[in-house]
Amino acid sequence: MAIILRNRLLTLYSTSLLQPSLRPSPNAPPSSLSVKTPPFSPPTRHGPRFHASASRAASPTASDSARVVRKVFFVPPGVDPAEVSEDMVLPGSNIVVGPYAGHAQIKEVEFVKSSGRAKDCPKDGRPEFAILGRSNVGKSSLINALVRKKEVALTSKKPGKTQLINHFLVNKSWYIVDLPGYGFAKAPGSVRMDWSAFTKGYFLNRDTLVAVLLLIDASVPLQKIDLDCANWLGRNNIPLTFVFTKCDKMKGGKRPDENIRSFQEVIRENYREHPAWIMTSSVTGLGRDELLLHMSQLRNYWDQ
Ligand SMILES: Nc1nc2c(ncn2[C@@H]2O[C@H](COP(=O)(O)OP(=O)(O)OP(=O)(O)O)[C@@H](O)[C@H]2O)c(=O)[nH]1
Ligand SMILES: [Mg+2]
Repeated sequence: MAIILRNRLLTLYSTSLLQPSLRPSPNAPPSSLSVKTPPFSPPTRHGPRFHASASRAASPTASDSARVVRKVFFVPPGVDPAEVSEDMVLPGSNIVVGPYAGHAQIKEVEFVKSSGRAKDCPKDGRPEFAILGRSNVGKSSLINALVRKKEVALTSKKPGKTQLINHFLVNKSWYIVDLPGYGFAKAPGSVRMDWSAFTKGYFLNRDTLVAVLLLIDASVPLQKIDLDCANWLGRNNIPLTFVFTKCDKMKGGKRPDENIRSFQEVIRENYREHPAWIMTSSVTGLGRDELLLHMSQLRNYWDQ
């Protein structure tokens, strides 16, 4: 399986792949935030398609044992959770690569349209991935990194740049959707979800939605509004993958891997099965090829 995984990654565009130093540290302090939401199963649109499997790294040595992180893997269709081992997991993630992974390269991308309401979105039935997250988390930058074009999606230092649902058609067969950010113009400390009606309308009515990529800024400590968003998606059975952004950045002395670990500790309490997560940076390209491979296995399974 390790060889298959390596070959699949090699068929993608070449970028630097591994950043093992960014793996979550087991010694991060616990989160100061707690969430009162009752646990729920991971969201799936068509029933229980994906499994989670708790596993330890294979045969850790005595000196390793203190550093071993208990990881809950995301196990895709076609993989027996009992057969999962570390070498099947994409670097910098908890995502197991299964038989549906493939055709991950992006050969062409074109902007199709901006829509103000879900019912104005393209109706051609092609599968799509929605890019969601707080304003300024790096949604448009991630899209540019995925498609390897600087200005496909407009980015800005100022939050609130993207205000509409923007559809980008990839390889004439599937969509990446850039969404407005949430949390813009909210007072710090405010914890209420405040999505505009059209964004909610989109999530609840979009049959072609394969998964939401929920972007979480790894350069800042855990934000309650991100947890609220994850919980809202979970309660509404919308499949999601956590994509940690800005993993190249350090702010206020807190390392991205510590922030990620804090976030996961809280998520673990809320989900019976841990959703997929992956670390990325639009600056260094970290996680790009791995994320595309993950998206391919979700898409190919959805397609069949
Ligand atoms: N260091 C670093 N900066 C990033 C990364 N991704 C995005 N940024 C910066 O973060 C800022 C916001 O990026 P955008 O991609 O416009 O964020 P957005 O989520 O699309 O923002 P809205 O459209 O306003 O919701 C820009 O200044 C980016 O250059 C990253 O991986 N690392
Ligand atoms: Mg944007």
